[in-house]
Amino acid sequence: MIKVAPSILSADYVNLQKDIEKVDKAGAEYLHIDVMDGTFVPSISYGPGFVKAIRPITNMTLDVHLMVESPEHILPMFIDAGADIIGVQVEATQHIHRALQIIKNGGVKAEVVINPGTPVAMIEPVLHMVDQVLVMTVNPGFGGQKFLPETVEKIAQLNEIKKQKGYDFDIEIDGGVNNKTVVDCYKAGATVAVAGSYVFNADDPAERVEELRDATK
Ligand SMILES: O=C(CO)[C@@H](O)[C@H](O)COP(=O)(O)O
Ligand SMILES: [Co+2]
Repeated sequence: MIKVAPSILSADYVNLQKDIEKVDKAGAEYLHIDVMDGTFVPSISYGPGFVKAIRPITNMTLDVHLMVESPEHILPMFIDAGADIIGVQVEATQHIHRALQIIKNGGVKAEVVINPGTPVAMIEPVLHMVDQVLVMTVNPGFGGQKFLPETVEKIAQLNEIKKQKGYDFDIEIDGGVNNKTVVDCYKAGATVAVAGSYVFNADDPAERVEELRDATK
């Protein structure tokens, strides 16, 4: 069964605490927080103060996805804010190894993220040091986009490397995930599913968390 990471990008910001409680009660393992800088991606979302405000209201794993140019400069702020996992996009830094080192040295789980147009080979040199790999299944920047099926092959490639080398990182998917698209990803080796609009644009977010689980039983 896949772990579920509701993305609060699609939550109701005016009633954010209530939305977080709904997915927390439904047993979602992670809470996915999308940080966007208006440069690496066109949108701007939230910063470390937002993560800090959420930290005391839930025990869910705070899974922070940085869509930020040169993230190494701001990593300490997110570590201090109480993130449990911090993901950096390999395309956003000339120093992916250093960025992952900073995260790990801060006592936080380190994640490397790849865009749909980025091959797995780009991240092979750092796979030994990560706790999680995020395979973007849409181009980053917005919620509610359509899942790109060509990304499933990369999940399978990563799973193969994981088995061959004896690594134990999680493989997370993000973008256009619903109870249909999650199935092939799970079969290819995905262990964590981020879902924003599918969970929060529904009358009952808790039911949607359950549906993602049921689809991968
Ligand atoms: O990182 C991103 C978007 O860049 C995501 O985490 C979105 O929040 C996913 O939204 P849905 O595609 O599930 O609606
Ligand atoms: Co994300």
